[in-house]
Amino acid sequence: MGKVKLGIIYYSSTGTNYKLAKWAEEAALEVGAEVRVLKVQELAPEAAINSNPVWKAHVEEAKDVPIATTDDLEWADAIIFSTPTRFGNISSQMKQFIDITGGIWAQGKLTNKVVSAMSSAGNPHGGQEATIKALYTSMMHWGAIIATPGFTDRSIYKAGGNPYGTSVTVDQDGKMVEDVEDAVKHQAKRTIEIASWIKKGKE
Ligand SMILES: Cc1cc2nc3c(=O)[nH]c(=O)nc-3n(C[C@H](O)[C@H](O)[C@H](O)COP(=O)(O)O)c2cc1C
Repeated sequence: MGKVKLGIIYYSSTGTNYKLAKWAEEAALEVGAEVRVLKVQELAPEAAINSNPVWKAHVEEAKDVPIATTDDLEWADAIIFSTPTRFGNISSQMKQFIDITGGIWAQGKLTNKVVSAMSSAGNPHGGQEATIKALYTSMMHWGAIIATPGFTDRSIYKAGGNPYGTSVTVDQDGKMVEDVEDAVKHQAKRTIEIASWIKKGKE
């Protein structure tokens, strides 16, 4: 069996979900997956980005990260999505990416992709779980296989105990409140493990 191909597709304005994506990448490489970290297309006007120095700095930080395309979804055995909450829902940038998958969805190319999701919010109960579940709704329409962390590892409790997917609170200074690094890494490894079972079964 070849390596599991993992796409880590995220949106981030101020760097949190980018950091979650990078931790997931680290863990995935550790277990021998082939990994692509990809951002979705930014849709916000330049003026909005420039009005927030933290956002502007993050755009610069991630300038070399490739933009996700539907070819990346076709390539991947598994995909981990990461998006900040926007009023309890996924960011419009991530939604726009999902909305361009109609073509490959119609060709059945999203069937049996193993997917998992992460999120962040400004408040501990600010919509993380709802955001992850909103993303999973679209995944159900894809015919994807949703790999949730559940309570399968101690790291999930340390991270605040979100069984839907790792999520984190970001304080006023942009710092992560909970210690989620190990939970992200566990989620990434678990997603790859489940994808490897599916991949093996297809051979
Ligand atoms: C338009 C908008 C709506 C938001 N809605 C919420 C919300 O409902 N609850 C919450 O806790 N945080 C909310 N936030 C805060 C973001 O979720 C937070 O800035 C984000 O998780 C940080 O992730 P990032 O650094 O990857 O951009 C909102 C932010 C924006 C810009």
